[in-house]
Amino acid sequence: MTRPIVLVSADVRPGDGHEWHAAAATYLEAVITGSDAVPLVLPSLGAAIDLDAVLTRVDGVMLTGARSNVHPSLYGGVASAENGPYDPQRDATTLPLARRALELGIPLLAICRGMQELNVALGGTLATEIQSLPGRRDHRAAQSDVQDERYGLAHEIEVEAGSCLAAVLGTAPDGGVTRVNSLHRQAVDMLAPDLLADARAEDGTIEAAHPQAAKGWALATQWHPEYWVASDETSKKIFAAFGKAMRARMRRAE
Ligand SMILES: N[C@@H](CCC(=O)NCCCC(=O)O)C(=O)O
Repeated sequence: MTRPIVLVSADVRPGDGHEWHAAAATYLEAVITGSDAVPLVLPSLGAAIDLDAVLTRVDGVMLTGARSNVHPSLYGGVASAENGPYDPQRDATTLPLARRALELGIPLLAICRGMQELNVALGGTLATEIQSLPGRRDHRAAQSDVQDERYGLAHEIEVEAGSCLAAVLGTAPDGGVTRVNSLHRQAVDMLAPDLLADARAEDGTIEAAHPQAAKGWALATQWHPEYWVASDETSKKIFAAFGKAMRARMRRAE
C-alpha cells in the first residue's frame, strides 16, 4: 500500500509582491513523521477549486492553525479591526472542505483555527478575546520570539470519558488529564449541533471535539499536537491515529 495523502489547508499571505498560499512546515512535517503520510497543500481558492476532484484523490484532510480569525459574518458576529486579521479566501475554502470531507467519510484532523473552522462550518459560533471573559484563563501564546516557548505546554485539559480523544489516547475510564500548548484568543462558544466536546480546560474552554455523525475518523483540537509530535505522547498518539484511520479507509477501498 502506498502512503496516505493528506490535503493540508493554506493561509493566504502577501510576500515579494505576490500572494502566497502556504502552510507552516511544522504541520507538513508532522504529517510525514507522525502519520507516515504525504502532505499536499491545497491553495485557498474557494469556489474555483472542484473539491470533489481533489477529495476523491486524497486520503485525509488537515485544517491547520493560523493567526487569522474566521470571519465573524460566517457565524452571526460583527467584524472589527481588533478582531482581525481575517483570511476570507481561506474561510471560503476550508469551511466547504470540512463539510465535504465529513460527508465523504474522509479522516479529518482540525487544529486550532481548524477546529474553529469546523465548528463554524457545522453551524456553531466562536467567542473572541476569551482572556477578557470572566473566569477564563489567558489562552494566548507566551510573548516570546522563541517558538519552543510560544508552543510550550501551558495547561491541563480533562478528557471526556468515552470520547474519540479518550480512545485515541487510551486514557483511564474516567477520561484522564493531559497537558497541552495554547496559542489562541478565540474559542468555541456555541458548539455546532453535530459536535461533541471531547476535552475541556479547567476554565470550561472546549479543547477538543468530534462530529457525532461523521462516517470517518474526525478529531478537532484547540491546541497544536503538530508542534511536539516528535516528543509528546499525546501529540504522537493523535497523529498516529490519523494515519491509522487513513490506512484503514484505503484498505476498505482496495
Ligand atoms: N486566530 C485564532 C486561531 C488560533 C490559532 O490557530 N493559532 C495559531 C497561531 C500560530 C502562531 O501564532 O504561531 C485564535 O486566536 O483563536
